[in-house]
Amino acid sequence: MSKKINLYILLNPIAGHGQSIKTWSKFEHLLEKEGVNYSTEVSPYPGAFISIAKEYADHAHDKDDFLVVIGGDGSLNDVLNGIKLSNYPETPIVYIPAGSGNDFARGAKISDNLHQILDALLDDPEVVSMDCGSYTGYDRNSLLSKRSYFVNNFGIGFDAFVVHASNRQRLKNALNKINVGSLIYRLNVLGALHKQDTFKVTIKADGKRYDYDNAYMVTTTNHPYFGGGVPILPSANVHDNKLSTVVVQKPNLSKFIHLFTKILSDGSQIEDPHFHFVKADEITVQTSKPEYCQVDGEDSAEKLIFKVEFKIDHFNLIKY
Ligand SMILES: Nc1ncnc2c1ncn2[C@@H]1O[C@H](COP(=O)(O)OP(=O)(O)OP(=O)(O)O)[C@@H](O)[C@H]1O
Repeated sequence: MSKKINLYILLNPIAGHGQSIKTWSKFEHLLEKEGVNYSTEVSPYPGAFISIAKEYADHAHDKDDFLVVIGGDGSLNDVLNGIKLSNYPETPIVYIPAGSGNDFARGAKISDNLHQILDALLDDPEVVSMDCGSYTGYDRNSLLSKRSYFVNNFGIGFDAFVVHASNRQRLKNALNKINVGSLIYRLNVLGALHKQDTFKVTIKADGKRYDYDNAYMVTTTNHPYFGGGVPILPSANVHDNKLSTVVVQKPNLSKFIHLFTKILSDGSQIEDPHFHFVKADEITVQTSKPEYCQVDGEDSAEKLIFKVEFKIDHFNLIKY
């Protein structure tokens, strides 16, 4: 006879263009079959998981109670930020990846096998500490003044431009319904390659200062991936207690295409003279002119000039 567990399930119905709902109906079927106690909260609006997760984690829970998130990177980000605001920021998360990009699951090697997840919960699951990034910053409009957290990356420049354009696409939701949402993303990559300007950036880490002109993309990352599986920095690792900031400079067009081909193919960009990175537990990034930023796939609605202080942080995840 399995032990008694209680699951508090947070479902983002729009994650993965509805993939999350399919995942949930399969998981619900398994829970019913095993007679597991559960309750479900469907996210009513963007960002709702922040207050919902905070409220859950404001109270101590039994070790057989589990907070389960079904969704993509944005859903996990919202839950992490809610838990970090709560009285019990060490509350562990059970994460079932069901988004479109699932970069955190890819970077942290988290399986989406529902049988495996339930078996682990019914056994005595191990809690593992995972790296995440924390950031606070100064910008004209104080949008970054409150310390917040990311599981994947905080990008300024090209990746943020693509995310901004894709999230704002008026047709996006309609197109997602007929499964061409990823086409929009690719078209926006091409558009951003052309439209993204360059800027100056200063990076400070481990007592050293690095100044770059012509920066095109400045991404502080917790693991190798961004943009739904693009390995921007293959050596980044969710267990090394470090964050990495990558700076890609824009050379002339042919060198630039060559550099992007390397990023998309074999990871050899790290030897390119226009690709730079620092790895540290605290990193400051300062930019010279207004640019978009993206945090775990959600963009700043407006362009900002940044001075952002990043610090490595951690959260608890149930291992399965
Ligand atoms: N009811 C809702 N309606 C619209 N958006 C919502 C709702 N609930 C949550 N959201 C927002 O949906 C956004 C996207 O969710 P999520 O990132 O989980 O899915 P995804 O974009 O498909 O996956 P990935 O980020 O892995 O590509 C989140 O930022 C979240 O705040």
